[in-house]
Amino acid sequence: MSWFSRLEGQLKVEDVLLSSVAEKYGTPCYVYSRSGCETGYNEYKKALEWCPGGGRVCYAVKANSNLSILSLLADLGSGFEIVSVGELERVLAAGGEGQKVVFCGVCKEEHEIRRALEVEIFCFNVESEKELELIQKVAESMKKVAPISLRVNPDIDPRTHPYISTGLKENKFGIESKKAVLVYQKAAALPNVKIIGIACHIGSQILTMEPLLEAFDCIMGLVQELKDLGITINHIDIGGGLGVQYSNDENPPSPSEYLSRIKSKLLEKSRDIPDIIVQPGRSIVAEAGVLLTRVNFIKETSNKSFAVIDASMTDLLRPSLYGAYHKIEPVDYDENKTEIECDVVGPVCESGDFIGKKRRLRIIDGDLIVVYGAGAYGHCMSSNYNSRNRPAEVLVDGNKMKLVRRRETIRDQLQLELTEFNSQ
Ligand SMILES: Cc1ncc(COP(=O)(O)O)c(C=O)c1O
Ligand SMILES: N[C@@H](CCCC[NH3+])C(=O)O
Repeated sequence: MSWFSRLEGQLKVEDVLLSSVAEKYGTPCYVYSRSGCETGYNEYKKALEWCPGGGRVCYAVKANSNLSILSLLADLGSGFEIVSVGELERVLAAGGEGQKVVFCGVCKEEHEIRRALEVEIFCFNVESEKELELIQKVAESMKKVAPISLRVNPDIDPRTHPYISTGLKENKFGIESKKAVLVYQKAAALPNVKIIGIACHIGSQILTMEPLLEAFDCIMGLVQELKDLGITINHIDIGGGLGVQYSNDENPPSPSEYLSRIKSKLLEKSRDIPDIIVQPGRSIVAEAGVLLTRVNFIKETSNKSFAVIDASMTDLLRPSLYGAYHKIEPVDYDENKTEIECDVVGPVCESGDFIGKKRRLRIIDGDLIVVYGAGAYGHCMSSNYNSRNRPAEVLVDGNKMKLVRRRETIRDQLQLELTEFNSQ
């Protein structure tokens, strides 16, 4: 992660000291590197250059939906993968093109389908027959034709945390592979939908290529079956899911390693290759962001020590929700400080409110620390539990820093609520 480095022990993001970010914007605070996000996107773009259609990167908005992040990706030419009309409005507000949007998710509501058709999105990834019927109905009422792919569930174990596995038969996602051909035939007979592709996404934080390649084999088999039936597939959407290195023992494949295997598989089969779409989220932004937080104090008990910080599970949920590991370091490294072993915990009233367990850190009361790998599924999963304000977000570009979302205030929270008296 070349965008994070140390200058005489002091941690910088690009050319900005993290201590100066804390001084200017306070803590807790998410800090993102522009060059980190750009590198993440460009790796995919480059890895798809061999595609006859140029390939498409549709960044998964759910990973980090801050408008400035979406806007910088839109400027690079990125498409977007969305799962709600809210995400679509964010893409449009950030200057993204509706025509580069792929709409996924198990339940797209009528109003969402209507809006997506209005802005002429690139493709609906359909996850059930009922959804297909609804898309037909809405498109017909608008006298439009909806471009679609079916999202296939291949029943393959992605070997990740069970909560983020999406391609097993017990998961709610997609259409069973054995039923896919029948549903395609049904779609082919509908006047207001047009089949353009096929899609698959088997999970997130995937660390080995085998399940991804196995899923791809299943999809290629279906593409052939469909071809034999006269149904043409213009693109294969292979989803997202590539993992990142949260801890030293994780070694995810790079986008170029993964996509060169996809390329070989396609070329083995035929010369007539469909375009490839990828929908990465985490592998573009996770490593470009940190959560910057302050140690309020070290609490010693006869059993262990706790570093009680000003961030909590409401700011970064992943450790509490998945037992996820995120590397933690002091912002200013000082060898003269004694190393302590501690649980890094927040102030929320839950024993599950921790960011790290049994960490060895050279820290004292008042020190700043960073939590790495927080650019994806960080701020976007934050909440107001315990009436805590969501943290600020800052984007760094070279030696410049910019507030891209201000810290919430209690007034922000209260203004959405009505008391019995003033509600009339
Ligand atoms: C349909 C779909 N596409 C893309 C993604 C992005 O996944 P990741 O952030 O693991 O790349 C997800 C989330 O898992 C998803 O559900
Ligand atoms: N929220 C998850 C990823 C979800 C992927 C969405 N399909 C995480 O933090 O790892």
